[in-house]
Amino acid sequence: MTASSPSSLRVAIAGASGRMGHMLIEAVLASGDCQLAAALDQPGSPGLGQDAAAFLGKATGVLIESDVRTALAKADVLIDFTRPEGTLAHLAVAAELGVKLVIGTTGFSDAQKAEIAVHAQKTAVILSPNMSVGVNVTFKLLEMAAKALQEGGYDIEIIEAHHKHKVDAPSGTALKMGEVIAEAQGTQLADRAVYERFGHTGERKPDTIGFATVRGGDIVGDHTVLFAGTGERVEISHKSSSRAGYAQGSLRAARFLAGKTSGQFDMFDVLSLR
Ligand SMILES: NC(=O)C1=CN([C@@H]2O[C@H](COP(=O)(O)OP(=O)(O)OC[C@H]3O[C@@H](n4cnc5c(N)ncnc54)[C@H](OP(=O)(O)O)[C@@H]3O)[C@@H](O)[C@H]2O)C=CC1
Ligand SMILES: O=C(O)C1=N[C@H](C(=O)O)C[C@H](O)C1
Repeated sequence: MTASSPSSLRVAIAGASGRMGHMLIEAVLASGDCQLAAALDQPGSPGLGQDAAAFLGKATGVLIESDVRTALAKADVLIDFTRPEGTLAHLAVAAELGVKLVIGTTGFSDAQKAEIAVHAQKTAVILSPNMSVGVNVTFKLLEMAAKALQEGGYDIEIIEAHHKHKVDAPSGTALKMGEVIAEAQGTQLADRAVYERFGHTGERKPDTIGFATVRGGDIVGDHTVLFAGTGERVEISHKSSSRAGYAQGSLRAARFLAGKTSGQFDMFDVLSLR
């Protein structure tokens, strides 16, 4: 929906020319209850000045712009799938203007996550490394498996695969899986994570959580958690074959935020999975 109606949610999209930016613009236009209010790309981006839906062969009248303040003044909520430094710059302005933020960006440091929490005291924020319903249900399955398999010497390995353009590793989803498992077992991921193995590593240390990263081609996003015991293995997998689920989840998150003024939430809140 592009024309305003009194009840439609005014959604701005950051990273409008990106892989997720395109999916999100398409989803907003098809939604029926949201309107595309603004589209942002960073200064110097080749898409600036073009219609935000030009990639669909459509004209919405919403041109891609780089001025964050002007764009956010037109919106109720910003959906941001960019890079950590971009998201934080957008969030600082959003918090000032009272615009809500759905953050899909991954790769934040602990210090950057703390910055998000501070801004969430002024505006409502959803931060989730994976907006798909299936992945969030997988987090719950992992919580149960991690508790049930805590005794008995099950070694835990998290394997993820993504397209060749992805810039952060392990994926935000894989890290969240590690956190969910560690917390379900009453521990901290930082004390158990092994991110690299090379050369004479020695035997696997018990209680560690290993990560393996694959990058190639156009893989949208695969995650498998392996609980390797003696005489048996349990594997819990999720595979995305399209980015549409991330976009639909983001719109659900944006609708959830419409009723909030401040605070930090995640997809467990949106999907009532807590
Ligand atoms: N939570 C979830 O469900 C999902 C999360 N993601 C995450 O979303 C992010 C984006 O993924 P994807 O769409 O594939 O990436 P792309 O590289 O395709 O798109 C990124 C977009 O952000 C823009 N951008 C880059 N740096 C900045 C900056 N500093 N300030 C403002 N804009 C910037 C890019 O502009 P330019 O082209 O000019 O560089 C581009 O438009 C990643 O962190 C990814 O891990 C992805 C899918 C699902
Ligand atoms: O960069 C991607 O593509 C994805 N990133 C997210 C992550 O890092 O977990 C979510 C999804 O796996 C796709």
